[in-house]
Amino acid sequence: MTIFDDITQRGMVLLGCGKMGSAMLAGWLAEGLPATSVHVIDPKPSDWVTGTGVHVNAALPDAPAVALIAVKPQMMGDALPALQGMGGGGTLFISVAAGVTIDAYERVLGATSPIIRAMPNTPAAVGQGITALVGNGASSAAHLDGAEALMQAVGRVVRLETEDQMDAVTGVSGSGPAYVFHLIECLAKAGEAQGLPADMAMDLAKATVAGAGALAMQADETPAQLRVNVTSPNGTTQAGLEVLMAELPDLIARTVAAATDRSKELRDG
Ligand SMILES: NC(=O)C1=CN([C@@H]2O[C@H](COP(=O)(O)OP(=O)(O)OC[C@H]3O[C@@H](n4cnc5c(N)ncnc54)[C@H](O)[C@@H]3O)[C@@H](O)[C@H]2O)C=CC1
Ligand SMILES: O=C(O)[C@@H]1CCC=N1
Repeated sequence: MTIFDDITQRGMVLLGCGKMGSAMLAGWLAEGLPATSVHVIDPKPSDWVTGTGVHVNAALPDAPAVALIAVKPQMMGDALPALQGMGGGGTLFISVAAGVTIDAYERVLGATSPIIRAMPNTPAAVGQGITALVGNGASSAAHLDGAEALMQAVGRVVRLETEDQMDAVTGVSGSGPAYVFHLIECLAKAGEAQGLPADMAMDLAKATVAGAGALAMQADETPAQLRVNVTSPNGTTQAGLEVLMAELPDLIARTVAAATDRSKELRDG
């Protein structure tokens, strides 16, 4: 039986359905998960969530196949007790919260409950996410395979060797879409500054980032070689890169370090 069959039969509880919960839910519904198998707990559900046909703040199944935790780390103390008492029937707990450790979940849900930490990102909404997974001692190979299948429905999955790696993953791919969106904003603004109409500059910026991302994923060459392929000797790209490469490596290193450090700070609290 697949994890989707199991969820269809026993249900899934989604604790918190804001931006990340909704991104995953949109991806799963698009993949054919029946809305009626999903039970959202959220004090402020969006109109979109309510309109999907999922159960919202209604009676919960006793032993859902999956209970997925997608509240902010700061809300965890208030929210998590709603899941206490679940799990006797083999519920798999999956949390996408930044910084909150497996140990913290085990203290509330019990160390014998299978608990998997996952770090997805919002491109899951269009099936283009990437998620890193790591499980607790009670997570069997089947539990990890189930979580992987669930997250693969909305993108790719990597498995971590240690939970410690989750902070750096959060700094790179969890937060990463925001860095790329900001790059798009900057590229569009720069195009405007060079005389392009705003709409056209934004269109060019979005298509360039999307196209370069697709090429980087599909090409046999490394991103470094793909960069060289654009760069004619003494041409326009070289002139641009001389400015960018003087600043960007250090800027990105500091950006990812700051996000990783913040993930460490969020631990248990
Ligand atoms: N937004 C992103 O790109 C990503 C977020 N995450 C993680 O996902 C989690 C949620 O983040 P977002 O969706 O961005 O935040 P959000 O603020 O959009 O969503 C959180 C939701 O939790 C609800 N909530 C608050 N108290 C609650 C309670 N007691 N019980 C149930 N629901 C409650 C809120 O009403 C809200 O809809 C965070 O832990 C974050 O670290 C992980 C990867 C990426
Ligand atoms: O900003 C945050 O804390 C969350 C975790 C990764 C992306 N958003």
